[in-house]
This record gives sequence, structure tokens and C-alpha cells, in this order.
Amino acid sequence: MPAHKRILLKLSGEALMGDDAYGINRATIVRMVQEVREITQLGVEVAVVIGGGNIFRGVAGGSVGMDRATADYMGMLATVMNSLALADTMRQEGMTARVMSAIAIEQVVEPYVRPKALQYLEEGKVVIFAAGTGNPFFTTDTAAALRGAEIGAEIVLKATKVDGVYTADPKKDPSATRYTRISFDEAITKNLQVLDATAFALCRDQKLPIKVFSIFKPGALKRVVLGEDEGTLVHV
Ligand SMILES: Nc1ncnc2c1ncn2[C@@H]1O[C@H](COP(=O)(O)OP(=O)(O)OP(=O)(O)O)[C@@H](O)[C@H]1O
Ligand SMILES: O=c1ccn([C@@H]2O[C@H](COP(=O)(O)O)[C@@H](O)[C@H]2O)c(=O)[nH]1
Repeated sequence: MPAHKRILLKLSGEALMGDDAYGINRATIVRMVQEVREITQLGVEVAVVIGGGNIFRGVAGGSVGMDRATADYMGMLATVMNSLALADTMRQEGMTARVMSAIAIEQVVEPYVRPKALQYLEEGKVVIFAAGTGNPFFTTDTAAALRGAEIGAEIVLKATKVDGVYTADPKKDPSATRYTRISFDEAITKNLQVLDATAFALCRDQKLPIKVFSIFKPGALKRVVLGEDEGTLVHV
């Protein structure tokens, strides 16, 4: 029995690379989609936001002298590519998905229209929100918080490269320890960077909990959806 009726799943863009240096690794995206299919089969309504770190991040463009807003639009377009790849892989795996973009690109995908998204979810379709928030200087974590709140998701599930929220970045500090639960206030005060502060603040204000868990651990998504002990819960 799933613990949640409707979820917003944030998938790491960077993880899509698998063992490759760039782009979308075929076996990785298929495996991710199969995990999502398992939870849709439990009857959970699933909306997805996918990052763009496997292709382009605005901060990288900014660091080599690009206009930051232009670089951020490139990052948002990267998330559109990932969203299209995800939806197409879902189609191949027998699922029905709809991509909705926060940036007008109507020859490619339909625009984000909230009532339409809600209708798709009620029909059991997976909705993939592309192009982040549609605004530069934000991230797809903030887009996940925003869309999660808009669609009335019960929780934001952040599937990422680490298996939870740690006292410090575990990739830089091997002595860091993992929290089982942490409040939004503590995560913000301690400046824990597993999500950006805007996403934390939005979820806190909307009383929308976040679960952070590993995208690489087989079965972790299903365990989270079933309410089993997995990853870190960030709560009000
Ligand atoms: N306190 C912390 N606890 C856990 N991870 C942390 C912490 N601080 C920093 N991190 C880092 O945050 C990363 C996850 O956030 P990041 O935005 O880089 O990835 P993502 O959202 O999964 O990727 P993408 O932006 O491509 O979707 C982890 O890989 C980890 O190295
Ligand atoms: O609302 C948004 C969301 C994203 N961006 C840009 O896209 C890239 C990729 O997103 P990640 O969350 O880092 O995976 C991001 O670096 C931004 O440049 C944005 O501008 N606005």
C-alpha cells in the first residue's frame, strides 16, 4: 500500500550520464524509467522534474564569461532534452507520459498549463515538467518544489547521487554522517547544499516534505513510496 497518492519526483540530470562523461546513458535511463513504472503500478500519481547537469548548467557558462541568464536558458533547454528522452523511454516501456514546458516551445512540447497537468495526473499519465521554472537564476530543485506545491503533491522525492542528507557534502567530507530526518529550519541554518535554499524555503513554507534518497540504489524509489526506511526525510 503506497504511503502517498500523488508525488513529485525530482530525478538527477547528472545521474543520467551513468558511466559516460556526458549526455544520456541508455541503460541508465531505461533503469530509471523501469523504477518509475513500478511505482505507477502501485497506483501512485507521478509528476517528474528532471535536472540538466548531464548536459549544461548555467553556473558553468557563467564561470567562463557567458551572460548568466543566457547560460541559464541553455540549462533549461537541457532539461527539455532530458524530459523528451525520459518521455520517449517511458513510451517504449509501455507507459503514457506528457511533457509540459515552462518555456514556450510549442512545436516540440505542450506548454505548462496547471489544470491540464492535473487532468493528466488524474488520468494516470506521468507528467514531466520541463524547462525548470522558466526563469533564470533558479534550479530544477526549485522547479520541483514549485510544481510539487502547485499540483498538491504530498511529498517531493529527490532521487540523487547520494543516499540522503549528510552533515556535510559526503563527496568532499568522508567523515560526514547521514541524517534519518532533519527539519527544514536546521537544513537551511546549516546551509546543507543537497538542495538549494530556495527549494528548501518554498517547501518549508508550503509544508511540503522532501525525501532525499539514492537514484543508484535499485528498489529505493519503491521503498520510499511504500513509506519504508530509506534516505532522509526533510520535514517542517
Ligand atoms: N549536506 C549534504 N548532504 C548530501 N549531499 C550534499 C550535501 N551537500 C552537498 N551535497 C551534494 O549535493 C549533490 C546533489 O545535488 P545536485 O544538485 O548536485 O545534484 P542533482 O540535483 O541530483 O543533479 P541535477 O542538478 O543534474 O539534477 C550530491 O551529489 C552531493 O554531492
Ligand atoms: O528554473 C530553472 C531551472 C534550471 N535552470 C538552469 O538549468 C540548469 C540545469 O538545472 P539543474 O537544476 O542544475 O540540473 C541550471 O543549472 C540552470 O542553469 C534555470 O535557469 N532555471
